Amino acid sequence: MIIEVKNLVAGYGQRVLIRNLSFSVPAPTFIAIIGHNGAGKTTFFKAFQQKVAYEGQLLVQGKDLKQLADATEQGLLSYLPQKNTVGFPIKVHDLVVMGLFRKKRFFQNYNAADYELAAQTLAQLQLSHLIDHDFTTLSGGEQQLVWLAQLILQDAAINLLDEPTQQLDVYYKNQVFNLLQQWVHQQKKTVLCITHDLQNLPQLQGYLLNLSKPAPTLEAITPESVQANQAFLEAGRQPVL
Ligand SMILES: Nc1ncnc2c1ncn2[C@@H]1O[C@H](COP(=O)(O)OP(=O)(O)OP(=O)(O)O)[C@@H](O)[C@H]1O
Repeated sequence: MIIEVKNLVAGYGQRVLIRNLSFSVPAPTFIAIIGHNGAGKTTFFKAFQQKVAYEGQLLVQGKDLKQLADATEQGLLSYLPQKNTVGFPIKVHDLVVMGLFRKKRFFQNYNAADYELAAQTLAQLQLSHLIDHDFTTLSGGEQQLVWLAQLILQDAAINLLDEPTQQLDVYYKNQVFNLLQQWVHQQKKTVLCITHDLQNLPQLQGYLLNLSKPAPTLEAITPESVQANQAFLEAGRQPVL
């Protein structure tokens, strides 16, 4: 199994956001994690990173994450946060190449082959024109795409993406969802993607996990299931306890 979520309960103090969630992912796939603001989507990702206390079990490739201190270093997990900032000037290619950190020892420099890989990934995202730019001067959407390029270079088996298309224009939203699909099918990656962009989902293959539902389960993505979940979310949210 790539991922097993067993009776997961997570939240903050008295406030339980995830109640008894269980599902298994046997093969590489794309999972869109949807739900109202505050439903617990990011909290679910925090559990994978051991950043929130939880009951139950989270296993990746058969290993219990509570017993695995270095899932990122082992290339099992990568995480793209909703907001990620850099407080100093840095060239785009210098930031992207850092995605290869697992291949490097401390203070070992990145070489020409590493920079070539970074350039190829930026080209894949149609960002070659920004390669020498100072990252801090880019637009929000451009920055989001650069972080995605860095994450692609990490080459992890399971990738947790928190609203990767949030700031993107309609063209790039499509491009990124298509790229994530290719990544699953060609590179055998598993992608868990928090998103509010339900309009982009019907053409994708994979699953939906609607954390606003009382008992969320994996639902195959079809135009009908996306529409039903959209209607569910539009109908309003349960009162917060
Ligand atoms: N450290 C914390 N302590 C207490 N409450 C928290 C903490 N972090 C988040 N919360 C609360 O938990 C709820 C769920 O937060 P979470 O970030 O998981 O929501 P989300 O589904 O990702 O929402 P969005 O779609 O707005 O990003 C929110 O109401 C939030 O205020």
